[in-house]
Amino acid sequence: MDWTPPAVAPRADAALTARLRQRIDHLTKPLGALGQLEALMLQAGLLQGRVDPRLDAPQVLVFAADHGLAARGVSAYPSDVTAQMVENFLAGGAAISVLARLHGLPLTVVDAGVRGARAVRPGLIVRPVAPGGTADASLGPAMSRAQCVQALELGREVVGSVPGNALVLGEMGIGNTSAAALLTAHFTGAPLAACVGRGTGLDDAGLARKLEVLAQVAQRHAGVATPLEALAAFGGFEIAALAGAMLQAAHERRLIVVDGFIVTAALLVAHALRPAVLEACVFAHCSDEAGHARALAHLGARPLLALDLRLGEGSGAALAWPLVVGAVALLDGMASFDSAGISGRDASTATA
Ligand SMILES: Cc1cc2ncn([C@H]3O[C@H](COP(=O)(O)O)[C@@H](O)[C@H]3O)c2cc1C
Ligand SMILES: O=C(O)c1cccnc1
Repeated sequence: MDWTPPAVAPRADAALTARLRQRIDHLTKPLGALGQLEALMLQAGLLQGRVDPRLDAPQVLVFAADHGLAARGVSAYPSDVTAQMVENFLAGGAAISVLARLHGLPLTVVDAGVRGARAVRPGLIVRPVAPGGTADASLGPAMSRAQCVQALELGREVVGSVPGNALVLGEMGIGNTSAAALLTAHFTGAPLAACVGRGTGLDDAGLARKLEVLAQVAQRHAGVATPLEALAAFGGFEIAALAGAMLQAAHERRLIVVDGFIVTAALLVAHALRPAVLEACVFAHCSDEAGHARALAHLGARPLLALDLRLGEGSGAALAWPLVVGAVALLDGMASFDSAGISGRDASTATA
């Protein structure tokens, strides 16, 4: 498939790493006492190429699309809910709407292929790759090669159209835990059964049916070879757009706050194309959806939170956002031992 991802070069800057480490270690706290937030400070500094990273105009982007596979009864809710939730996002009543408002983050919803027509409004980008969503992946590829490239490019363009240097990414699309499960099994090599979960809340019989359908889909597309072939086979448009968005964001060295299972599935695709995309990614949480832990382990990711969330929309990423803000603010605002006149480690008791 012809698509060249934007360049995302790994940046190993030993001098900057040493300067950041020095700065973090001299803040007025016991060595290492801010735990994972110290790793976040280091990551933000390396990403931005400076010892005093800043968060400028952070944005929430929610990519939405429908899935043909939903017709096979793989979700507890009907596809209509995707369009209804897009309206709810815009009306301010969804979980992500509340959290974005709480944190003062502008929310942009991207219709990448939600069923039904909708008017462009503030906060809504309408660029459906196909107006009815993806095709049923149990009958053939969810999308054509051209559609796959179009969705990837859509994600890149959306990122290019919003300001700032940090993105909180989310998704909406009934049936998309199925696409995410298929992608996770494909990219991690984990058994499909370990990647398939209850999504919006299937009961035991529903879960068994979902696994049966997804096993057929995986079987049908067993020959897919490249990352983009897998993406096109399993879908969806919002996942492909998210992969494009993450690659563009990493290319521009913007910080990406990764939400749950579905956003991480999109990252598996982006990572397969440009492994250094991970340098831009902060992992918000480990979702309750089976398969997310597998995807995180494959990426070597250590998420900030574990709240048994299974919502999506970017809600987990928005909940973790204050931790990112906190880490950057602490790096910027805390005094150093020297500036505050506080005694450093006692050389007689320090061990390492
Ligand atoms: C009211 C409602 C709001 C949601 N917000 C996110 N999702 C989440 O559920 C869907 C994935 O689960 P499945 O694969 O089982 O369909 C996605 O749209 C996801 O974002 C929602 C689902 C519902 C029903
Ligand atoms: O973790 C997620 O992103 C998720 C889990 C269940 C349903 N929707 C989203």
